[in-house]
Amino acid sequence: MWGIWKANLPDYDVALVQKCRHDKSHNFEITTKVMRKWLTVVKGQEWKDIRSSVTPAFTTGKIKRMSGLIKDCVDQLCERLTGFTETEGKIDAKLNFSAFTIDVIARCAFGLKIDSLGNKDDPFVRNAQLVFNPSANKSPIVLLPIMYPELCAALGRLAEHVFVTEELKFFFKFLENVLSDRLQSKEKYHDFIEVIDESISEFTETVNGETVSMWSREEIDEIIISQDEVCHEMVQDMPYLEMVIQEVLRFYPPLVRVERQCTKDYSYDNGRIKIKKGQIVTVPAYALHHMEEYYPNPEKFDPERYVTSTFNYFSDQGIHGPKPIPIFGNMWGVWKQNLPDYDMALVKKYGKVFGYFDGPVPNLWVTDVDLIKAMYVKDFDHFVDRRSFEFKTKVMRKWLSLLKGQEWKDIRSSVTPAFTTGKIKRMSGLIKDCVAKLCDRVTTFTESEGKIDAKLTFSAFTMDVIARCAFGLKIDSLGDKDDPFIQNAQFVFNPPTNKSPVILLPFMYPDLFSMFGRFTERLFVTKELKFFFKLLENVLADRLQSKQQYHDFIEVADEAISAFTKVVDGKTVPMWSREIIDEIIMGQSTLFMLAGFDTTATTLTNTCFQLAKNPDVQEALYESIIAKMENYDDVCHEMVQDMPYLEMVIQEVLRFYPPLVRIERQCTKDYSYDNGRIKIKKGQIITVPTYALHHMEEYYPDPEKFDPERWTPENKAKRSPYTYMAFGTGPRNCVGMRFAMEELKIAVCTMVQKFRFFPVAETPDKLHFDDGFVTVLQPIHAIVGVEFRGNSN
Ligand code: HEM
Repeated sequence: MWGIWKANLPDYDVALVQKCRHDKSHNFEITTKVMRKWLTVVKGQEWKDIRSSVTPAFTTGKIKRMSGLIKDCVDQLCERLTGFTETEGKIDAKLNFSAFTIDVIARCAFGLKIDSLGNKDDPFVRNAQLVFNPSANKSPIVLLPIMYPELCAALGRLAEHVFVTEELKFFFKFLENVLSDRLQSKEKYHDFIEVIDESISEFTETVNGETVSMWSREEIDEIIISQDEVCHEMVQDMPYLEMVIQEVLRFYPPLVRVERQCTKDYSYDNGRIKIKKGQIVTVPAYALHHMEEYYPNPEKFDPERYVTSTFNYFSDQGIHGPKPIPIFGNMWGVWKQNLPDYDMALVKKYGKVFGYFDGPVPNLWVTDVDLIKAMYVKDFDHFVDRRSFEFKTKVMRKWLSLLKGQEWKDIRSSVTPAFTTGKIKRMSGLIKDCVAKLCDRVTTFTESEGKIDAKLTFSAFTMDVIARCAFGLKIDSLGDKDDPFIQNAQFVFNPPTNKSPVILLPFMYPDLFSMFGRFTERLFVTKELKFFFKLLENVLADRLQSKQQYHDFIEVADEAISAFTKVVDGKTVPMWSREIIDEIIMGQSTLFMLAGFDTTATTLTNTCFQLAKNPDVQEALYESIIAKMENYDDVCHEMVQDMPYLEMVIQEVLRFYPPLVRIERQCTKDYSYDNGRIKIKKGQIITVPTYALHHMEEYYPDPEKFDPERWTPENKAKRSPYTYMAFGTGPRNCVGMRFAMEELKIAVCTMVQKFRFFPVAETPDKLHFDDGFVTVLQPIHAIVGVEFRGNSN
């Protein structure tokens, strides 16, 4: 052992095992009360008895009771980490997780609520830091009890003084007090003292031949355990979490060596190995875990060692696809790709149906129109949901796009009537006001630079429409940048594209993501988003006291949702209370902004670009507008409904550039297609890569040509309707489609009537979209020239 106190133990052991040696060591008796009953120290029969009596304290039922206490500490940890995300953006992992484990120990072993990092002056914290976090002992003295246990035993209490420090005694005294308090109290603590007390008592009853029923305990457990957020049941049901932790423990076993002392002479393998009573047997756990023979490529961190991987899910069915890699599946590098190009290349290579893996999650990619029809429409009841994470935050938890099953069906049915033609017509006047403002602004550009940054201009316009239609507010996004609505909206709805792999985590590991519950929600529910929740709350409260008509979404949604009923005991009654109705309205109004802002602004930008690049189309559209103006005084709802060429142009823009590049469903009941040729299990994801679908030569000959003629009734009839998915399809398609089309048509029609768009030096040949894992296509450098037509009304 010479020099071992300054060796690096893991390296030392690995080298030793490689050389096939073994070493010899310790155990010495401890006499101090409390410590002498330590399970790690007692021997022989005494160890057997205490171990048997203590074991039931670690049954699943008992651990489940302590799980709530652990969760409290995890919440505290998450709060602290959130603080760091907002300040330094990094953590000292050892310091933070040491503090966390001390909190857990205090809570579970002593029934004490502390905050180790927050309150360093707490005597528990001060003593715990010293006892549980000692600096590594690098002096040879530490080896004495290991090399000469008898000597230490002979020195007895004198030697123990080295270990039984004042800090450790603090805990002995502390526990004595806790135990005497407990004797006088009836309170339930669900901590380790309580469960160990019970299990030791139960053990005595068993010795006396009495049968102990677990049922009452289980019933109590059920009452104690809250199913909310991360809970015992959930983490028990998360194989990947277990795999990751197992791999960390394999890679770095915290106890580098595990020992036994021989208590009776022993012979192994016909006497090849003889072990005498008193001899020590050591398993160098670190070295064992790093042996190539047991763990191929042992220096690689690979949680997949512990699974039968999901990666044969598709190959077992004869469905091919790109080869997945551990952890990332097929998503490695996707965060820095250009999604349209990436998706088109995949479809080109693997065809109309292939298997893909989002991390370990199987995802069937489909561009086969029959299969799309089957899954999105005909057998929709097997594919009701989208992949989503449950939000607990009020307002967001009622977002239609995230809801599942029956709750989605109810809220969707209640909201749909807010988007009927009649209701949209009522909102049409508000859109027109915003378009008038947009035209004023574009006019100033025709007089100054003669060009516009289309994305910026139309983002400001759609924000005005949302403020007006979803919140009943009149703002001017480009004119008044200090307006708090605009400042917050810019941040919430126009965030920079996320190009880090972190963006993929919720897609690959939705369970892990949901597990961190409110913590991860905090990443989304920023103070800017909260601004809108508060704003809506105030608007709703004002509305209750007012009789005014607003013709906005809040008003029509309120009417539609309040009119939704159910039948109870033969009587028709409102489906929800006023409070829930308000929450649903707030949910849909905020979602309205998220779903309607970027999609519409991007589509207007793309339209402007294509019109500039295709002057013949622009002129044909202009002629059709002028012709219609003979029947109408001004651009209005009725007029745009009556303009087939306008519709054809917008449809071709949405074919060329569908703002949502992929559309997903999650299988909600096992599904079999084509006599079992394709089997889809509950929970599996299916994806239609919309952009790639819209650019398939088979469905759209010469797909890179911008050609509104594809949308004449005759040409449309030649194609399956499932070749076009800009607004999705089936019962869960875009609920805001009519509103979006109204807004697009009124804006395009009014602008083309007044202005001419044309390419300038900065206009790119081909419109480029930002790289990264975007949800909505982000056009870049969409600069186009603009001039006033002047001669029209
Ligand atoms: C050009 C504009 C828009 C496009 C291209 C678009 C596209 C889409 C697509 C592709 C989906 C998914 C459909 C599916 O899964 O089958 C969707 C869902 C949705 N859209 Fe839109 N959208 C647009 C504008 C809007 C507007 C203005 C609103 C709100 C007024 C809106 C509200 C929604 C909602 C709430 C959902 C989720 C529906 C559900 O889960 O039941 N969208 N949209």
